[in-house]
Amino acid sequence: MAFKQEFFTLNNGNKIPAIAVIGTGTRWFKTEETDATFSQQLVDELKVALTLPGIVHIDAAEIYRTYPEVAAALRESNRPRDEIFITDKYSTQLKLSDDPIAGLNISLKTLGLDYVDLYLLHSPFIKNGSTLEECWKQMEKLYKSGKAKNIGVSNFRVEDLEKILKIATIKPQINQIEFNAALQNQSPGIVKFCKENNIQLEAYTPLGPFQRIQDTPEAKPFYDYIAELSKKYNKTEAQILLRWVTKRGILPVTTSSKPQRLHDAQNLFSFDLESSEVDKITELGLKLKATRLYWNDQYDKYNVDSQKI
Ligand SMILES: NC(=O)C1=CN([C@@H]2O[C@H](COP(=O)(O)OP(=O)(O)OC[C@H]3O[C@@H](n4cnc5c(N)ncnc54)[C@H](OP(=O)(O)O)[C@@H]3O)[C@@H](O)[C@H]2O)C=CC1
Repeated sequence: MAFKQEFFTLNNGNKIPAIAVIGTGTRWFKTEETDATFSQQLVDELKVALTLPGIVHIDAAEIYRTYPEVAAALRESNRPRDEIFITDKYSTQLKLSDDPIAGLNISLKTLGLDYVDLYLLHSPFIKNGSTLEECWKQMEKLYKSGKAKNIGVSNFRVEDLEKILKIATIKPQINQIEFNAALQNQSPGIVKFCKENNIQLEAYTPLGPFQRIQDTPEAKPFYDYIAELSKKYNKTEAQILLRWVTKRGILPVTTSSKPQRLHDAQNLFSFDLESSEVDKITELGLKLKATRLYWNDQYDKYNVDSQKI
C-alpha cells in the first residue's frame, strides 16, 4: 500500500506531521551529556527513523541531554532538512542555559542546524529567575528571527496559558501534554481550552495504558476492545491507541528502541477508525484509573479530574 502521511495545521497556517515517531526523552533520558553516556543505540534508532518515508518528526529537549546523539544521526543521515521536523524544548524546570534565546542558540550549534521547526517552553515552572511572560517574549523573538519556525509550550495548565495569552503578540502554536486513554486531561479543562483557543495539543506518553497495564475488572473491557480493533484492522494495539489520539485531534509523541515500532508509527495513516470506535475507546478509557507517569509532584492533585472530559 502507498505511504500516506497526515498533518495538522497550526494557528499560523504552518503544517506539522501528525505524529512524532521518535522522542529522545523518557527511555533515552540521561542526566549527563558526556562521552561515557553517549548512546550509540539512540543514534542507530534515529538513523532508522530518518530512513522512513514522508517527513520524520523528532522530539528533542535540552533536559534530555541527547543533543549529541541527535547531532550524530543528522550528520550521518543524508536526509534533506525539509524532510525532517525537529522539536526542541527550553529547560524551564532546571536551569541549563540562561534563557530561551541562549538555550536555542546552544542547541542549534550543537545540532548543526540553522533553525528548529518547533521550540517549546518545557513547563510553566520557570527556574531561571525570570517570569513566564518574559520567557514568552523571548520565544516570540526566536520566532521572528526564524530560528524557531513555530513556538509553543508544554505541560501548561489553563491558568498558565491565560497568563501568556494576555501579553502575547504571537499565540503558542502547541501545548505538549501528557495524554492517553488513561489520562484524558493532564490538568482540569486543558483539552477543551486548547481546542477553543486553536492551540494544537500534542500527547506525550500516548501508550500509557500499555506502559502500565491495569489488570482490574473495570479495565478489562478497554483492553479487550483494543485487542478486538487490532484484529479487525490487522494493526498492532499500539497503532490503535496512537490512531485514537490523532482522531481526537491530538498529535502523539511516541518513541521506541525497535525499528519495527518506528515503522508502525510512521505508517499510522494507512488505516482509519470509525467515529463510533473513537468514541468507544474514549468512553472505556475514562473507566481506567488515572495513570500519570510525569510531573507527579505538581499534577497528581488533578488525578480525579484528569479522567473527566
Ligand atoms: N514534555 C514533556 O514533559 C515530556 C515529553 N516526552 C516526550 O515524549 C516522548 C515519548 O514518551 P513515552 O512516554 O516514551 O511515549 P510512549 O507512551 O509512546 O511510550 C514509548 C515506550 O513504550 C514502549 N512501546 C512502544 N510500542 C509498544 C507496544 N506496542 N507495546 C508496549 N510498549 C510499547 C517503547 O518501548 P520499546 O523501546 O521497547 O519499543 C517505549 O519505551 C519522549 O521520548 C519525549 O520526547 C515524554 C515525557 C514528558
